[in-house]
Amino acid sequence: MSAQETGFTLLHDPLNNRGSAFTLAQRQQQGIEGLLPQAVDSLETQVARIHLQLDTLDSDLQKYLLLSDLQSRNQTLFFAVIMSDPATFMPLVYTPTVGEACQKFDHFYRAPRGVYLPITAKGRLKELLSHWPQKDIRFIVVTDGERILGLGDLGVNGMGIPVGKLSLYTAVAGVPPELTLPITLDVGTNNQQYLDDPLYLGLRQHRVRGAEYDAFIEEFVQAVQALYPKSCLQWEDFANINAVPILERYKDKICTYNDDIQGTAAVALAGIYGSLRISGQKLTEQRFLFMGAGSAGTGIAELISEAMVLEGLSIEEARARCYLFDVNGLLESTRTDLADFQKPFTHQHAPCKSFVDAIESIKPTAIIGVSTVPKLFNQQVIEAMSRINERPIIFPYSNPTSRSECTAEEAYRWSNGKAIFASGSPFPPVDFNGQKFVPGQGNNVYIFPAMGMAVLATESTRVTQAMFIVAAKAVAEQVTQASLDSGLIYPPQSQILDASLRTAAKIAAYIFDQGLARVAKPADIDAHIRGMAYKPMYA
Ligand SMILES: NC(=O)C1=CN([C@@H]2O[C@H](COP(=O)(O)OP(=O)(O)OC[C@H]3O[C@@H](n4cnc5c(N)ncnc54)[C@H](OP(=O)(O)O)[C@@H]3O)[C@@H](O)[C@H]2O)C=CC1
Ligand SMILES: CC(=O)C(=O)O
Ligand SMILES: [Mg+2]
Repeated sequence: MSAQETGFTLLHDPLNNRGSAFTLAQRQQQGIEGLLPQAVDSLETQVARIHLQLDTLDSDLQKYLLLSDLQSRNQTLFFAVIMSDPATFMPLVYTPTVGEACQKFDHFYRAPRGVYLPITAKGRLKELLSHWPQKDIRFIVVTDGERILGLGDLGVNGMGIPVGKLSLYTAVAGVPPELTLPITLDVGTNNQQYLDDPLYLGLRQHRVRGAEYDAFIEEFVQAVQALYPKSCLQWEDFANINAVPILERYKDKICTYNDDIQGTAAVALAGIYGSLRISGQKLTEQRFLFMGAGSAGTGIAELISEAMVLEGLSIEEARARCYLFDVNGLLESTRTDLADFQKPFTHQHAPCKSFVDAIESIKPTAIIGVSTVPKLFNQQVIEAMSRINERPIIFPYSNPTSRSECTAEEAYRWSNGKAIFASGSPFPPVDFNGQKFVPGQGNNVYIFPAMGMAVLATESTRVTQAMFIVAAKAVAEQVTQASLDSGLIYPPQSQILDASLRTAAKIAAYIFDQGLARVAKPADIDAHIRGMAYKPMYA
């Protein structure tokens, strides 16, 4: 507690506020005696009170708002609540609820959190950024709000995503919250509903594109580098027309990554490794067909290809096992509408507009949905996959739940229990034919917090593709046989903190071995990471 922070302001400082847990001595010392009811609570009692309050609420959005208010009031208590039961609270602070919260962000706006950088402030971004009170920032999650989950252009309403992701850096991998900073770049929105809504909080203009946008991004990167030289910059939920070139431009210059491209790729690869433990097959024997050919689809296809190269294929042979299908059909060499980043996965094949026909022709072992469109993995699709494969891999990865390409129940029912299933947003267990199936959440939440902790512990200069393969393997090898037997191909969410710390230690070891660290290698990396991990307690 800083010396200046006495009295009333302390009760409104979320990093240092303890609310009813201030002891009598602290209350007297800080000049807040009389400003609180007499009882002195333990953190456990405070957590129990929040659980009770949440139980009285009917909707997940209301619960999200209660937790968001708590985060603005008392961060220690907020994280103690989330970390008390991650499997329950992750769907509230993250997908699916964060999607609805973003859609209605302007209507439910309460307290400011993070930094908003409007393009109208170009030339002054460093000044605006310097208004953030913390000076040692290690992780920034930044969005421009154009592709928020599968919900499209939400403009500044997308701020819920950087806030939610950074909460999970802390809750899921122990990155101290004061080292994190959520940022929204406001370059306008093309969402007419928001532009027409008097409550919309962002710039009331259409999106800026082209050279002016690129210059804005460049100024932003420079400002971040100048103010926070040890920070890692995570790009989140940009439209692919910007996401792909931004990553290309900065990945070899600064410590940065794109979670939708690389984090998603790693969690998919982890899921594939887990699936192969069930099917007993090799990675190089797989053929992948993606529904969706954007940031996530091409990112996953590329990382899977790079992982196949480690198992002996050439990169061309590996990419030839990854087929992509988008709104105009299969990506094949007669198509003239494709972007450069899609071309490595554009193969010789007859034009094909039907996904089921593509399955019959390509005979994929796995289908991965990253299309933003619900229900595309219909009964015909799942039945075709189940005819071709003994254990078809079915990953509807689009978020939130309302955008999932199919539900867990549909996948198990239509495949007659054969599907190896994981989805971007969570589904409850499914009872089918007397068997209980536990669907995994194939979400980059298994990767980005661990990546963050590894970068923090090593002060890595870069985030490389190879680090994501290390992360994928680390996640997959933690899955127990008992989990696999129930169909679960990821570590259980109840143990996600422990799983992330293990994954972080593996990534950190790799960073040290590659000479990318800016700190000396500790004797025991695992203990070093666990020692650094944030624990929700009053100091
Ligand atoms: N589970 C996880 O951890 C993650 C999940 N995701 C999810 O993946 C989804 C896609 O994200 P991202 O790749 O960044 O988005 P993009 O917009 O870059 O890609 C979407 C792709 O889907 C295609 N598409 C749209 N409609 C259809 C359709 N009816 N049939 C077939 N293809 C279609 C688009 O084609 P076209 O461009 O021609 O319109 C495009 O290729 C989102 O819902 C997101 O939430 C993303 C990251 C992580
Ligand atoms: C999970 C995630 O990053 C997305 O859906 O965009
Ligand atoms: Mg995302």
